[in-house]
Amino acid sequence: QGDKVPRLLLCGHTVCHDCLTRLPLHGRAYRGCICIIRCDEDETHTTHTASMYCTVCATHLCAECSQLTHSTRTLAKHRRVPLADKPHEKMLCPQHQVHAIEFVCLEDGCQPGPLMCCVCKEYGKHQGHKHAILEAEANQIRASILDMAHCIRTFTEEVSDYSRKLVGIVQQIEGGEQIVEDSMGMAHTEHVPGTAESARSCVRAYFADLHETLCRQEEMALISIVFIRWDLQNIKAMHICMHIMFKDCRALGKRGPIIILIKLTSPSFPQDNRVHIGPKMEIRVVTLGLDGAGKTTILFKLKQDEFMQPIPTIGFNVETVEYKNLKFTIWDVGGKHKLRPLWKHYYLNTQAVVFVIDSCHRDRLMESHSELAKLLTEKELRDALLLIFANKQEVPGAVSVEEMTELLSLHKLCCGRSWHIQGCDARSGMGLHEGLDWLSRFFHGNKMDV
Ligand SMILES: Nc1nc2c(ncn2[C@@H]2O[C@H](COP(=O)(O)OP(=O)(O)OP(=O)(O)O)[C@@H](O)[C@H]2O)c(=O)[nH]1
Ligand SMILES: [Mg+2]
Repeated sequence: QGDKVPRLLLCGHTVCHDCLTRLPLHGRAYRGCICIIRCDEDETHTTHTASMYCTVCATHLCAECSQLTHSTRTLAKHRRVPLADKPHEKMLCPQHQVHAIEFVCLEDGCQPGPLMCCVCKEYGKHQGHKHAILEAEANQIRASILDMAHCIRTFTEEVSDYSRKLVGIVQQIEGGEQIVEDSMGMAHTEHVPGTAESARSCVRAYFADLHETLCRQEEMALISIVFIRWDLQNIKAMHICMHIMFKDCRALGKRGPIIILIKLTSPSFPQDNRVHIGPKMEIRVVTLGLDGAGKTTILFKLKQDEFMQPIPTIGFNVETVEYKNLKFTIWDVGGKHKLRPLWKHYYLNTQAVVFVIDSCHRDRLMESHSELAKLLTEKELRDALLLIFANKQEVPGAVSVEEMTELLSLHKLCCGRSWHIQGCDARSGMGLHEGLDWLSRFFHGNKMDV
């Protein structure tokens, strides 16, 4: 019962059902053992084992019966082959069971059942259809399968090649154990750091530094608020005293000197709503201009008084520069074409625009002109001073200040606003302080007018 039920095979072996289902169907063992074929002439006799096949009678014969049955003149002509060379039996047509399937129909509509015999082809459902010989079609399919197998093998080799390379790259990035030889020639494993690890430590160091700087700036900002409050309270107290004195002096008819004192001790509230106490006034400046004009070079030169080869600015740089009792906070914004739409975010409360032009690039003057013209229409920059630096003046053939004024029609373009053009060389610093002088003259003048 069940899987263990014994089965008797033709060869005489007894095998249980379970083992029988696990026997290989096409192995040597099967052919050599189970597939012993009896002679068709004498099936009862166990010694008659077929060794030949008559292709005409389609019978299996042992050597003895082959000799006996095919000894007549006609039968002796029958082709008999060893059993191993017996031709495959052809599949019979399910419609016409005496005919073998020999053709394959190539019509699209017949693809679900394309096999046919000669009757199907000539008179049956495939009559008049395009067709091919089954064997030829099978050979073609076999060849294409071999081709595909070859492609798959090549592809697999390529994939393993890539995967080997990837493993190498991953190891390079992530690092790992590597066998290295020491000075004595002894091999030992060593941990080699990957590029990701060093990149990570660079990022960590950078942000630690940034964090420290921000903390310092936060502390300074908090301290300065305390000072400002303290100053304001003192000034307020002084102011009240002055008013009391003023009342007393008025009674005595001496107003003039007291009014000056009150003005001097009054805090000024300029457009940026920042309190400017004491002699230092803070000015917000934005440096604009085409890429490569020299904005960052100017900023670094003013800040550190030394030439540093800059890299193109992607965001912005900001520095404070103290000059003649003025404290300029200078915002240097990248001038690349795709960054120019971001300029507008720096306009609010800007008191002066420094527009830098590369004097040795004549072919970009019109581009500078159009950017400057756009700036001058901005509402937020309506009251800002305009200082134009004609930079790189030391380069032979550079456009002079006069020629630039002419070429850019500056008198017309900047009509109605406070502007000044200054030739300069940001590398040596020539002309930069003259530009700041013009700004400071203006702001000092303004302060006196408060
Ligand atoms: N000969 C000469 N070269 C200068 C001068 N000023 C700047 N340069 C060079 O011009 C190039 C561009 O300078 P940057 O300061 O980066 O220009 P930028 O206006 O900040 O450019 P972006 O950041 O791209 O907007 C650099 O190679 C500078 O060394 C100058 O006065 N004379
Ligand atoms: Mg720059």
